[in-house]
Amino acid sequence: MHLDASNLAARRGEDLIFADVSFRLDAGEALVLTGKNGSGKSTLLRVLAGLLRPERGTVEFTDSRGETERNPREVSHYLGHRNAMKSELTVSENLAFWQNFLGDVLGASELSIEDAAEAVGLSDITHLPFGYLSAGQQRRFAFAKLLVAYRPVWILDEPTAALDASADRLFAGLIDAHRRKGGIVVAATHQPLGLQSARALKMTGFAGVDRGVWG
Ligand SMILES: Nc1ncnc2c1ncn2[C@@H]1O[C@H](COP(=O)(O)OP(=O)(O)OP(=O)(O)O)[C@@H](O)[C@H]1O
Repeated sequence: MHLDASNLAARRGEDLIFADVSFRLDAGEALVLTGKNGSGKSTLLRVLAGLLRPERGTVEFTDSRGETERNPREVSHYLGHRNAMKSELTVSENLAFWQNFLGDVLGASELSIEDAAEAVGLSDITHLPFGYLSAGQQRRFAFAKLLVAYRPVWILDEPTAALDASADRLFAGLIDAHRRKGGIVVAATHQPLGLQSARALKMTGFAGVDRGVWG
């Protein structure tokens, strides 16, 4: 799998948030987006995930057979600021929903709900309603969603917000394991994720935008 971002520009409301962002990620690579609040990290992630149309430029996912027209929803997981879980459903019910909804598009291996819960260190509380859990426990289960349906590209917005140090290390280990199997990761963060040999892209917000982009 390859991810090619080419000359991307994006706008929110009336404002151009960034322009001329290009990068290519090959299997196993990670890109960490840094930059101050409002600099456009979440906006870029939403463009990559196909949730926001770029003002200019293209995002292309190319699979191992060289097929370039892969839909972002088929090849990527997007973990946003919100956890996208129903408070009144149990953890198991939430994860079962996502497993069915996302489906096994690529025919690749995925974890059972029990194994995914164990992978995030919380195998004994999957029977509880999601809304009962602490903020850190909820974030861990939001991450478990990435494990119950296989997607080669993980797009992560502040994945370690609300996490303790042990969960930070756990997430870094899961991300590294995903990369070792050929996965690609793009993550926005304010704190070091501890990823091995990750590339970095510093978002600069308005300050970095060339007015000429409107041309
Ligand atoms: N729906 C919207 N309409 C108008 N402006 C928006 C909208 N969403 C975001 N913005 C603006 O776009 C800019 C970039 O926001 P974005 O969320 O991408 O930044 P960020 O780098 O992820 O910030 P943070 O570190 O605070 O999460 C901000 O100035 C924000 O106010």
